[in-house]
Amino acid sequence: MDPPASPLSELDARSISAWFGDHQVLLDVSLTMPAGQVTALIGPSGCGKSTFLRILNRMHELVPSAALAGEVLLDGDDIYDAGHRLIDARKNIGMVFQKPNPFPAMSIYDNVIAGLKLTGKRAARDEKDHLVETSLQSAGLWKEVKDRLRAPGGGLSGGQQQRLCIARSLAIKPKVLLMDEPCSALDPTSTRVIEETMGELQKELTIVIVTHNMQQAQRVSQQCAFFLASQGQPGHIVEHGDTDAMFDSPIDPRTYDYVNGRFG
Ligand SMILES: Nc1ncnc2c1ncn2[C@@H]1O[C@H](COP(=O)(O)OP(=O)(O)OP(=O)(O)O)[C@@H](O)[C@H]1O
Repeated sequence: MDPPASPLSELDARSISAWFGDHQVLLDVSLTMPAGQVTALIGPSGCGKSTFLRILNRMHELVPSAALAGEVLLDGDDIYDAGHRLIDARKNIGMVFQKPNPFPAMSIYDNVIAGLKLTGKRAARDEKDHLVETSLQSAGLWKEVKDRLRAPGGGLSGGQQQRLCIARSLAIKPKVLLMDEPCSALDPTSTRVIEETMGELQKELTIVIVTHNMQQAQRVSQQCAFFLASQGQPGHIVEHGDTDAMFDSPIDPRTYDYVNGRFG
């Protein structure tokens, strides 16, 4: 595996508030997502976890009615600064979605390098071959597909498709990988493979995952943040910190109830 191009990166969200039209969905959310760690975002449906995640790589602004306040610092640099291009935020901060979304008719090989084409980067053939191999290895898929790289991505199983999407994100060499419920459409075996892959990936990059699965949050993350939007109020963080402490000895009784499955 190639060594990381740069030291691992920290993502720091400061005083994030977000709206869809008049509807405020996040209020003053601050969270540091440490370099080389997995941070899990947990909380009941509708409390703004996915919105927060989309703010972290400037996808929120694609929604016409969306607005936001606050800063997202990648290694101390605000990705929303006027001098920064949207494309740079997307390159540095990759995203994997709930439903695997490879280009189904495109080959496995071309799926992996699809992001390169989008960013306009040119690469020689052997450079692409190397990138495809290392990205698929990092995503834990290489052994399963190395003899059928020209087969369509849509022919893979759901779990393999999700790992293909991870490989596609990795090929752009992001510093941070955002994962929005990446295993919710997968069976337990595929879920376990993705979780193991995350453990390897965090040696190379910083990961933020939204999950509804408390066991998964405990298995994969070192940091955890509990979001809540109580009684029509905007979503906010009730408590965050070390994952073991959040599950074993949470400070707020609402965190205790949530991680023990008592509501939400
Ligand atoms: N594109 C949108 N337009 C308008 N409102 C939206 C949009 N996306 C999300 N919302 C609203 O923002 C709030 C937060 O939604 P969000 O999807 O971020 O929550 P979540 O915690 O990720 O929920 P879930 O766990 O169900 O995915 C909800 O009230 C939702 O209805």
